[in-house]
Amino acid sequence: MATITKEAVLKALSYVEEPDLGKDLVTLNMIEDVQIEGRRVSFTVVLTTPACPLKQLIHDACERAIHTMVDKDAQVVIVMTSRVTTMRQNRDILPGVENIIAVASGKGGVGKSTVTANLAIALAQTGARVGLIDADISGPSMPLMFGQESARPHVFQGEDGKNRIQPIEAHGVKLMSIGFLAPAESAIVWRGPMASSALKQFITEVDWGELDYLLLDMPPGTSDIHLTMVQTVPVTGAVIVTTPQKVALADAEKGLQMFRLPQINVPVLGVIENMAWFTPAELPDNKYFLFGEGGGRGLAEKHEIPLLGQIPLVQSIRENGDQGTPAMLQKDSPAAAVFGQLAEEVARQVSIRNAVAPKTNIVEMKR
Ligand SMILES: Nc1ncnc2c1ncn2[C@@H]1O[C@H](COP(=O)(O)OP(=O)(O)OP(=O)(O)O)[C@@H](O)[C@H]1O
Repeated sequence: MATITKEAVLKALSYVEEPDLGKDLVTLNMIEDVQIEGRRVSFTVVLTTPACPLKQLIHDACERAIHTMVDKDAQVVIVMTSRVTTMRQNRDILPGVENIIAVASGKGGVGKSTVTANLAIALAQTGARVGLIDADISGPSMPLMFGQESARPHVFQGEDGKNRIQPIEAHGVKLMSIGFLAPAESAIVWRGPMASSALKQFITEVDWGELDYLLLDMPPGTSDIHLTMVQTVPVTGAVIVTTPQKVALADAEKGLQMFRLPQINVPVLGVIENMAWFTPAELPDNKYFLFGEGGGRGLAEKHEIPLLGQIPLVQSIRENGDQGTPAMLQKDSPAAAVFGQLAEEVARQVSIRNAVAPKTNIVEMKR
């Protein structure tokens, strides 16, 4: 029986392709720590995200490659791990943050905050380090959704003598909301410049530490706040939340086009269709298309971007949100499964974007 060599193992693995990135695992530097002891072959596959939906597929392809090209009787031990990819280079701001994802909608009330909260928790549950900035000055709902309405972030002095703000941590996510600065029932109206400067503080003065994904829950529509955000941070990509309803779709399209303006130029990672259909708890297999059918898919197809997920309208999603325990926390529920899949799809598109698209810079605007 021929001796198994490291070269033979790497050669076999160089035939295994990462389907999304279109290159083989060896070229992508995804194989580490190859060890051979007799007929036992072990190595580590470093995925681009812990939320990789192709984890099992890649694992099985590696095993097959060793059995067909190296030794059909080899004992193959594969450790699947991840190192989240990034395109960020000059890190004057948010130095420990790998990817920044803006969640936007055209119209208000389409469930953008609900989707963002569950997406953040779902990503964190895969093992990713996740932060969330609630930039929705029109109605900051994250304190309520995370059950943190009375929380007030702690301010401390950093090593440089400057004040730093400690984000609130809930359900595995680091959180900052404009709602923490003023109680929900107060009559403060966040005017543009005041809101912009508060949001800038969230980016420059909050002690975010190291994060794989920082989600930005944007206000609905297109506004100065959107400009502030893209001017302050290099956004990796945007996702657009819409319902299938015509009026929502028309506004979502405007939102999408805003990110594509040459002076903004943030890649749109895809569309999330919320309230895609209604499913009553007692008839879990029934779908009622209350707001029309296929609108999110149509929008995605028109703009040649992925449909990242379809979230049904389910009473428990609203109830869980109102109780401060988002649906994603209800293990084994159908809603949690849907948000889990959504997280995988968003993480996957971030990895693809990092592998193929040009860098996004902070937008410089002349005003
Ligand atoms: N898939 C869903 N199923 C059931 N209820 C939902 C779903 N998505 C959102 N909701 C409910 O719809 C209402 C609006 O949702 P949410 O506050 O997330 O919208 P939004 O787009 O962030 O609103 P705004 O832009 O005005 O802040 C909330 O009561 C929420 O619980």
